[in-house]
Amino acid sequence: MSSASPRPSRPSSTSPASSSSPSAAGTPGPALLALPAGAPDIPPSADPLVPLGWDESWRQTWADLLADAPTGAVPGRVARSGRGRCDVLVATHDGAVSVAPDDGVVTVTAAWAPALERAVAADPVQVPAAGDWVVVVPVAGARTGAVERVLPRRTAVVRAQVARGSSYGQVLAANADVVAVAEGMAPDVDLARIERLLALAWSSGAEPYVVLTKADLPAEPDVLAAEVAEVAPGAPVLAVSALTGAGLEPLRDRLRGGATVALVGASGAGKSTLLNALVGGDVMSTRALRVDGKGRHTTVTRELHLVPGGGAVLDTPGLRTIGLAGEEALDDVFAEIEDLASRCRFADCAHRTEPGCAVLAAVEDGTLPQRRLDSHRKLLRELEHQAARVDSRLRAELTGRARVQQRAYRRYPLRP
Ligand SMILES: Nc1nc2c(ncn2[C@@H]2O[C@H](COP(=O)(O)OP(=O)(O)OP(=O)(O)O)[C@@H](O)[C@H]2O)c(=O)[nH]1
Ligand SMILES: [Zn+2]
Repeated sequence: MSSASPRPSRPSSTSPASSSSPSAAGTPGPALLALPAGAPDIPPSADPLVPLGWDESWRQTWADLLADAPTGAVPGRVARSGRGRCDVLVATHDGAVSVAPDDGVVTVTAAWAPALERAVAADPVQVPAAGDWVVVVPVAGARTGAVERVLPRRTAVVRAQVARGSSYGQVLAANADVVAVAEGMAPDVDLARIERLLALAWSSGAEPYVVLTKADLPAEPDVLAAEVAEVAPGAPVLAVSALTGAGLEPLRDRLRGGATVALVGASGAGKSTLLNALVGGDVMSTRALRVDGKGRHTTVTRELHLVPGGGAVLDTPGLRTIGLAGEEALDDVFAEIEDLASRCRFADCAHRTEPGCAVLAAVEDGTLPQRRLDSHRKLLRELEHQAARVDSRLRAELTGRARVQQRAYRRYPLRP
């Protein structure tokens, strides 16, 4: 039933809790787990959270938090998030969670603790998102618990939302190492859409990739991929086929290293199919599905899926409209225009009518496609418009310049 359930094939690295824990399976109860107040003493190599992306730096963050965390608190990674609760993957080490452990990781459905409710009320960006690492207190034997707070994110795919007159950021995917912009090679490749999604990817702070799906369909996928590479400076461009498995190796490599790959793309871009190819199996058939009016399956939830060989894939719904924010990302998406602009005669050149404009000169001599300049202008206009509506705090989050104020966490403030 759960697509984020523990990976099927990884050998157990810890002793099954049900055989050793006094709070064994079959005895669900309200008692909180009594874990020692220090970080569990597990060698990193044996920590079942490592293939999920838990590393030395997260470990350090955790150690800094732990002294103020409630008894029984363990780190967990959010697989699915809903209003007021989320599914969190936690390690079963130390008999922490005793229901049906198999490979060292188990899913706990955790309700927001009051501290988290307060944090979210103060700042909607604090809503736990798929991919977040959180402080969770599991209930022994029950696969339930309380999620206390979200660990500061390393990266975030954030969509700017406007509701009831005010703007806020909605985190679509947290702590991805790679944000893969998925675009189908057939029926046609939409360069402007790739550029738009690359802006989202760059502003997340993760490594942007372009994954051209359905590479088995066009006659000359390599020519198409080269065309796309022209509009994706700084981002690897992969031509992949989920049907044949061709081209997937670079992504598989990253996953084996424990990386988290987030997929963003339009509806129909092939994200679910790609996810299935990477995760191995038909993960979308059992959940996260909706049959819409036309009888088509469409992804509706954001979800973290574990990959059997290590790593995780974050799925996002087909994005029809994305409120972009973070103008800075455009400098990366249109790196060659930025480069040209530095050679314009006027520092504040708008590349429209100014004399000595290196950008217009490049369009003139054919080295910069007019389409590319138009696309840049369009996104810039949109971002400027958006910037007027998005508050400065959100922009700070988007550009990674500042940590979100965590005032709501008075109970156990994060130490710098
Ligand atoms: N030939 C071919 N078809 C593919 C490939 N990948 C996906 N498709 C097809 O493209 C269509 C859309 O794929 P999905 O994986 O459902 O697309 P999606 O991005 O998940 O769409 P949403 O769930 O709406 O966001 C399906 O009919 C797939 O069978 C591929 O590598 N080759
Ligand atoms: Zn200019």
